Amino acid sequence: MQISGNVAIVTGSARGLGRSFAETLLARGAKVCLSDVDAEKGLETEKELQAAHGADNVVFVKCDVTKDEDYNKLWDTATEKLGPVMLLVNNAGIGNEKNWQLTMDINVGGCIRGTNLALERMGANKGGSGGVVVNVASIAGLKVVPFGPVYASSKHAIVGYSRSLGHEFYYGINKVKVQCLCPSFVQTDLLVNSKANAFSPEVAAVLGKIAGTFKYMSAETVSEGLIKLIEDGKNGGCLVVEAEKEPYYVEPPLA
Ligand SMILES: NC(=O)C1=CN([C@@H]2O[C@H](COP(=O)(O)OP(=O)(O)OC[C@H]3O[C@@H](n4cnc5c(N)ncnc54)[C@H](O)[C@@H]3O)[C@@H](O)[C@H]2O)C=CC1
Ligand SMILES: CCCCCC(=O)CC\C=C/C=C/C=C/[C@@H](O)[C@@H](O)CCCC(=O)O
Repeated sequence: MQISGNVAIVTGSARGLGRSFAETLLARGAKVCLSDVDAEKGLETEKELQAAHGADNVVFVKCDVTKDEDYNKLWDTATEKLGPVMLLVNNAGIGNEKNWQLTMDINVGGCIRGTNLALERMGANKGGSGGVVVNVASIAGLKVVPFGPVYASSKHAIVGYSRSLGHEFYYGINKVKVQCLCPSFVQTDLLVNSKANAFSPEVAAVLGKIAGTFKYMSAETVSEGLIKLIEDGKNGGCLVVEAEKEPYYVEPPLA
């Protein structure tokens, strides 16, 4: 998909990777609807990005991805203020092993709610002109992650969901491409919060110790991966972005 001139929604974009995705899309000529459950931070980010990229190109709408009604309002406002939405980046996510229900509801539920809505609003079979959905999983969706089993399960679910819905069978019906992005480590609040909400003090201690050994990338490196995924346009594509490596697709058999 061409990025320039198109409208994108990025969930969880008040800070962290989501903010970087929004900035990168704006720099490539897209209009971006920011959204987040944290309205205070979201409005601050809106102000900063409007100053950098133009007031007509950025808007913030509060959306808790666990709530269908918020998603509907988000899509309506984005369309009204910026134009027809062609790209949805389901990015909002947490790492909370103690509250596993919330982790699943935000990480997996958020992607499913967002994707369902995108299919409803963009689907060629529903009167739309097609589009792209990118679900932000993680390399944790492809690996064994002893310090975050719930988080890893949520990300494995996103990979399976995105690759299955990204099957040509669905594209033939709705002309919506569904892809997923699997980054490795980036220093964001998610890492701090994951340690605070680890399964037990022992796991938190291990995570605290090994966190110093991870190879971290910048959020911008991950954002370049997002752009590659969108521009390559590989339906069902699952792109891994790791430090010190070129981004690569994983291709487990679909059948
Ligand atoms: N930081 C990392 O190393 C990696 C992060 N990821 C994924 O990237 C995504 C973004 O994570 P980060 O930027 O690192 O985290 P972050 O904690 O910096 O940002 C997450 C954003 O999501 C928002 N959010 C939380 N719950 C929400 C809800 N219910 N509804 C809407 N927004 C909500 C937060 O307010 C925050 O602005 C997540 O899905 C995460 O799992 C994937 C791989 C690596
Ligand atoms: C629970 C903490 C969440 C952290 C946010 C992420 O999604 C980051 C990725 C999480 C887990 C990754 C596991 C990877 C395991 C490996 O087998 C190996 O590839 C690790 C490479 C580490 C490095 O890049 O230095």
